[in-house]
Amino acid sequence: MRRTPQPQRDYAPWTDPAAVPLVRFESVTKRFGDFVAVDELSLDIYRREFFALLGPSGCGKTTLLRMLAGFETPTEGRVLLDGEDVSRLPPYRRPVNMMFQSYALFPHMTVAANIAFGLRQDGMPKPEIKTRVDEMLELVQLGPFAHRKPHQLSGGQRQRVALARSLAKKPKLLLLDEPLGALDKKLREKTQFELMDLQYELGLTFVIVTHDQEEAMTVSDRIGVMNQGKLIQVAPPGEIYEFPATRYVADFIGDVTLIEARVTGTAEGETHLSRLGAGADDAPLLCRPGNGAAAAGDAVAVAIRPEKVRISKQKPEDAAVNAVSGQVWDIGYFGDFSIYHVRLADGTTVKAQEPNQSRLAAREITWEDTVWLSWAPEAGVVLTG
Ligand SMILES: Nc1ncnc2c1ncn2[C@@H]1O[C@H](COP(=O)(O)OP(=O)(O)OP(=O)(O)O)[C@@H](O)[C@H]1O
Repeated sequence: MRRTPQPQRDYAPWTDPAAVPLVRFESVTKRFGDFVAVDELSLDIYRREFFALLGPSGCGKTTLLRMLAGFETPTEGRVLLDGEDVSRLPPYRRPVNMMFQSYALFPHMTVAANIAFGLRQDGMPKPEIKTRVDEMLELVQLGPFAHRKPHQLSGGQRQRVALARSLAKKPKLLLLDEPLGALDKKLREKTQFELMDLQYELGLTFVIVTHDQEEAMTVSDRIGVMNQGKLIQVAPPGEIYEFPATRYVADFIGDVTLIEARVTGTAEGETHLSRLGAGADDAPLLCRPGNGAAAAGDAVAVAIRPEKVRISKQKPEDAAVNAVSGQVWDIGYFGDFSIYHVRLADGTTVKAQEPNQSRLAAREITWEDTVWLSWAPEAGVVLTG
């Protein structure tokens, strides 16, 4: 679907204190009886942003989206759209469209009729509907399929019809609830890129709900990680991955090892730590940049991504890296890389990811080997929460 090269995205209105958000959740709480589905949540989303709400099942993502669309009313707090309080406006009075998890198309209608449906309901004149439908068909590259019925399409094509239908009214804001849930992995990846291109080309604001962290990382400008009705961290994907705010975020996004440790001192952006359960001979750990909130004596976790950990038979000579030794407990072979699970003496399992640059037969490290794991002080993040 891509037609023009997409420039490097350097769009970051959330860093500009003067930027006016398109969407503002102001201390929004939603209760269902005694159950708190969304808990005093505040969040700003900006025009032309692709925002992903990510979290485990039941954390309140869909409820938040439904409050934005107008299908639910906040119990407390306000939802603002373009500065206007829309908390109590019905869905049809909002410049918002929502594409649902089950993007049910009308089975008896053709692709074109499905796309035209909302426009007809709005009373748009026929010639204008035709022009708009053609434009949408072209956008999702389904022109030749205009007269087919949904059952004559593949899953991915149906998905694109649903997208075209949600886009037809050119909503300021499109909300997508697990839009790619029904697709297989390959098609899902392809459609992710198509979604990004569409959003970018049309200059729209997308808010997507997903529990697939890879999807959120791929498509979005910023991710909001939710747990139990609260937003735990809101940041661009790279920042969430490299600088998770809490153990929960570190563990939820990507693969990670959390090493329990105690802070022994902090100085000039460096945090010195001793690993809990470390033997008398174990070297102290060092993390950089330091976490400002950690003070000497604090119990913390050091989060390390497996791809930042090197594995070797010999102790690394470089004294500037952190090094621990253990025994290979498990090896996961993924073709292009392998993940080694290495058990330290105290039972902690540390994961190391190594690219498979040589063939299997040449692989040097195997089960039960005693190995050294090492990582740079920059690779670990000290987490207090
Ligand atoms: N109408 C309702 N009445 C009672 N409880 C509800 C209602 N809607 C949602 N809930 C509850 O609120 C919580 C949050 O639901 P929500 O659908 O927002 O979660 P989610 O994060 O979108 O989950 P999933 O990824 O499974 O869709 C859940 O525990 C759910 O059971």
